[in-house]
Formats: sequence, C-alpha cells, structure tokens
Amino acid sequence: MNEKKSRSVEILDHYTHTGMTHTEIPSTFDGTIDLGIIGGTGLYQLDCLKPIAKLHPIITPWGVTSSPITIARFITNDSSLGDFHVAFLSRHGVNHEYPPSKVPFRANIAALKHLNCKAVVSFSAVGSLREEIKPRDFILPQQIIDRTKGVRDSSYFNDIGLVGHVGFGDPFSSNMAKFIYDLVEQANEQDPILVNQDTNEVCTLHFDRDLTVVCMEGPQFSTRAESKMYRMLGGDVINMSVLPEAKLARECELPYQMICMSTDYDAWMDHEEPVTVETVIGNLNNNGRNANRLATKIIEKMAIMTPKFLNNGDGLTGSIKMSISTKPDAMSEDTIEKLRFLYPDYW
Ligand SMILES: CSC[C@H]1O[C@H](OP(=O)(O)O)[C@H](O)[C@@H]1O
Ligand SMILES: Nc1ncnc2[nH]cnc12
Repeated sequence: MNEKKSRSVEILDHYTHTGMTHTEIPSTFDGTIDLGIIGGTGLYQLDCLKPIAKLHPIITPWGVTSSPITIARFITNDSSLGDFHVAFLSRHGVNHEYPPSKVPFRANIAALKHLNCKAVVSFSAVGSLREEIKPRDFILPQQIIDRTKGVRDSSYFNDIGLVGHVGFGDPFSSNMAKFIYDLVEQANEQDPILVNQDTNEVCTLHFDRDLTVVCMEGPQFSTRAESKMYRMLGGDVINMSVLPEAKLARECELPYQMICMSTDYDAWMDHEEPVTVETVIGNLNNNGRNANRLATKIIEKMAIMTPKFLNNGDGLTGSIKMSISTKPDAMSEDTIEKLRFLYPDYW
C-alpha cells in the first residue's frame, strides 16, 4: 500500500461553515469523486455523511439511476492531498422500489463512472451457506457463481454494433478487500467496528481467496434443495444483486468490492425454518448500523492513506480499449456517444 504521510482528517459539517440548510443542498456537483458507495437492503443512506450535493436520479444512456446520488466531502487539513469525495447510491431506491431483477444496474454504475469515481464499495444483505458464517457476520467474497436467469441487462458491450469481452476471472478487488480487512482487524484491538448490538460480541469479518457469493434471480428465496446444491457447488453466501453490478464495474474499469452482511442461514439447515424477511429484520438493522460504522472508517482511512488501488486503477486502467472487438470505424455516432459517457478519454 502506498501510505502517504499520515495526516488528521476532519469530518466537517458543511452546514456549519456555509450556513446552508438541508433544503438548500445543491443538485449539481463539479468536482471528481474518489469513492462510490452502493447501499443495499437495510442501508439506504450513510448516517456519517453530511451531503454537500444531492444529484437527482441521473439520466444515463442506459436509463435513470435507482436513486439520487448523494455527494459528501471529507475536508482534510493537508492541502497537498486535497479533499476526499464520496458518492452514495441506493441500489433498490430510497423507498426500496426496485426488485433485484429490475434494478437499473447499468445506469447506476454508468453514473458512478461518469462522475469519475475511482473505485466502488458495495454493501449487500446475504444468506449464509456455511455454519461458521453466522448471521450478523460480514464477508469479503472473492468469487461469484452466476445463477441469474438472463433477464438482466448485464453489459455495456452486448449490442449489435458494439461487442466487447472483458476478463472477469477475479471479479473483486482483492487489494480493496485486504485494505478493508486490515482496518477491521486493527480496530478489533481497541474499538471493534462490527458488533452484535444485542450481545456486545464482535462479529467476524470473513475474508479469504475463495469465498464465493452465489447470485440467484429472486425475488423468491431458494428452495431447500437449491440451497443444498449451492453448498455443493462451493457457494459460501447467497444474494440477488452482485450480478450484473460487478460485471458492469469491471466494464467501467472500476475496482469493485462487495461487503456482504449475513442475515440468515438461507434454507439448507434441515432443523431450521427457511429464511423469510420477517425473521431477519433484527439482523438487517444490526448490519445496517455496522455498515455505517464500517463505511465511515473506510472513508476516513482512504482519505488519510490514499491506497494504491484508488490512484492506479488496480490494474484495470486501459483494459477496455483492448477488450472491444468492434472496429472503431464501424461504430455509429450513437455508439461512440455512449462510450464517451463512460470513457471520455478513450473515444
Ligand atoms: C434480505 S431480502 C433479499 C434481498 O437482500 C439483498 O439485497 P441487497 O443485495 O441489495 O442488499 C439480496 O440481494 C436480495 O435482493
Ligand atoms: N437467503 C438469501 N437468499 C438470497 N438473498 C438473500 N439476501 C439475504 N438473505 C438472502
């Protein structure tokens, strides 16, 4: 990790400095974003962030984002490093209107890319397929098994007139996962971030190379037979939303890491009732609180240390140019317009 000189970070309440009220938050923002954060079920806003702008659902060539994008700024007292900007987006909408199969994933990721995000951290409620991954534990998966049913638009490069094939062997940013894992481990020594509110016990953050998230179609949960099959396939946790989000982030050259938050044991335990939303509300609430604490720490530490993957693209920069098979001369104006929305520097 490229640890720039350590500095203190001030979390400034924008309003105390400008005298603005919440109703006067600007709806435009001109700067660039350092980090995009996507909230999932149970995480509809980041409490730690005071917005400096709220961009109304953004119109992209792939439709409109599922929620407004809230921009927040960490003002640091080191002018050589500048301020740190975060963009927060709610995957299912602020009132949870979009079911997993109908989330406008392409618009969401395109909007974050268009805002110049350098990386994306995404939160997701998941079921656990392993006994040792308990409800309220968090997981940093490194692999995905696709069980979506082809009903989601999962690429920017799947149109007649624009064909591209990106590498997806390692779908997550292991460097970002390690960064998150290290900061949680460090905090565990003094002031743990992930805590079970009811018992005060520390919740585990699971992270190793092979942890695998299964992405199913939904919206219904799995049958017991399916749940057991996913275990046999090597799945560790299950959700309905890592795809196509992770694929689209890759097509945008964005380092992407999902932070999974376990709410239940899905349906594979014969002696337990299969999951229902009703039975996991307490876990969702606990996880939402921990997600807020974790997001705060991630932002603070990224602002202080400027990890390499934020500045060097984590090895993804430039990969898209090589991945597009269609000859540029054969592309229509419309296609080039769309490409420019994502990559103004390339086309
Ligand atoms: C807990 S109900 C199932 C729902 O929760 C997850 O949503 P998200 O990934 O946005 O947190 C899961 O993927 C399902 O969509
Ligand atoms: N058991 C489960 N299956 C799919 N998505 C989930 N999200 C939370 N729990 C889940």
